Amino acid sequence: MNTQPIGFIDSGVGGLTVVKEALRQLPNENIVFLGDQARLPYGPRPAAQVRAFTWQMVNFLLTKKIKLLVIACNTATAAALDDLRTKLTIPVIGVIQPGSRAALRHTHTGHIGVIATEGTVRSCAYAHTIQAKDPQVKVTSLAAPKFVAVVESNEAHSAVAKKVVAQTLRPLTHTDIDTLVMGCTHYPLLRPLIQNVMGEGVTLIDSGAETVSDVSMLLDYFDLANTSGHAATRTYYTTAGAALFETIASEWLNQPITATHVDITQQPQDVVTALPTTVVVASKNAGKVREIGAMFAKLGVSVKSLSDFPALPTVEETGTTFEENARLKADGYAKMLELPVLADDSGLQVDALGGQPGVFSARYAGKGHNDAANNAKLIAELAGVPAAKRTARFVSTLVLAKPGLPNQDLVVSGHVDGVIVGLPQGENGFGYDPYFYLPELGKTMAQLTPDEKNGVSHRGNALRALEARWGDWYQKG
Ligand SMILES: O=c1nc[nH]c2c1ncn2[C@H]1C[C@H](O)[C@@H](COP(=O)(O)OP(=O)(O)OP(=O)(O)O)O1
Ligand SMILES: [Mg+2]
Repeated sequence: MNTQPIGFIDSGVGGLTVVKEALRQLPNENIVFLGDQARLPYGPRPAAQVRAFTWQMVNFLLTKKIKLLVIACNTATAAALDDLRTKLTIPVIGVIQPGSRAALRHTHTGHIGVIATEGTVRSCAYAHTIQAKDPQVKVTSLAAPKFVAVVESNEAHSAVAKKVVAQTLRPLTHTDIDTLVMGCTHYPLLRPLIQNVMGEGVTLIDSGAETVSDVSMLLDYFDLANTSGHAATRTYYTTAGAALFETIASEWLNQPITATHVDITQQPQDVVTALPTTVVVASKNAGKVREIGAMFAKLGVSVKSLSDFPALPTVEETGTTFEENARLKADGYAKMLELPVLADDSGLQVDALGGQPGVFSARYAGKGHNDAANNAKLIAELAGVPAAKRTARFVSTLVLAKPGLPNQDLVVSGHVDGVIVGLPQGENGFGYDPYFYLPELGKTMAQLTPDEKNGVSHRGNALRALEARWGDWYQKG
């Protein structure tokens, strides 16, 4: 059971013919509909553009947490269904398969007509789908581009509509077609006119009803149906003005409909890659890994470290700046592991020592990691320096690297100011923490809880900068 809404997309109001069926067949389901009326019609556009626009609609609906997507538009189904199915993790249903199936069920003469937009006709999607199921069946397709404009301008009942329909369908009237697919979701709004021209002997196929039967089956199959018993909500969005949409929708759905205008032009034109669920922190320093891991855990991302990959060779820190060293580590390990890698290069800059130990903080007292020796040297170097002159700062530069994209690293930094005290205080943290005093808190870094340290530290500040930027960065690459 799942109470999230089902998403419906179309270039305009045509998709409402599918929604109408959904309201009938699936009264308990929450529904979100989006019509891209501002960029209508889709029919004459190149397939690549239709696909890009469709992704923008989909990315908008994904923000509404849809559990299943119905492409209630034939042109978009022809151009984007395969791409959407490959890249989305929710079920995606188009209108062409169901419409084709229904047509095959109804034909006796073995000759099916299809009226659709130029894009759908050009794609041959109906002919391919129908003939894949039954190669004996003949398919005659006809583009009826003017129908969309008639419906969208709310002219479906006018004399103009009658004339346009009669003229457009003329080539089909003297054939042995006994079944005509309305291969555009706008066309059922012209159904009486189409039926009148084609005569009673021709069965009109509205793929909406058939599509919603498929939706119903999938909801059961994936256990996604809404059985909560709460009144279902229906939300309608249009990329154009709401007024005309509301007029057409209210009449077609036989109930007062309110719609909301939305701008989707800033939405991504392709799948939005999910953020990674695991990041490797390229560090051998357990203290750093712990701090970074705690912040990432809050984002739902788990952290591995170099201790999970014991056989890896060590990347040497041969740079002269934090950034250079962090890049060396991130790029080096990302290349070896072929995973997203985050490296931190950090250190202590003491003003009275001209910024030392700086990038040499880890090896201040000589090669190898030895916090006690480093601290002893620091205190010896500062002997005799008065308290007021013992100002210092911790600096952390973080570099996030994606394998295969060496020159696109995300780089952020953070710092925190403090004072070096002569006597160590506190048991938490690592490295120089017991000597790094924060005047505003009246404590050394080692006297803070892990959360408190992340709240004020150089690394915490850098991680917050990273958090703000990494979503966009990750999706660009
Ligand atoms: O929050 C901190 N609290 C206390 N000391 C700190 C901190 N952050 C950096 N530091 C000092 C100690 C460390 O030894 C050196 C970083 O050197 P740095 O090369 O970036 O790290 P590292 O060699 O310990 O581990 P790795 O390179 O494997 O990430 O600066
Ligand atoms: Mg190091």
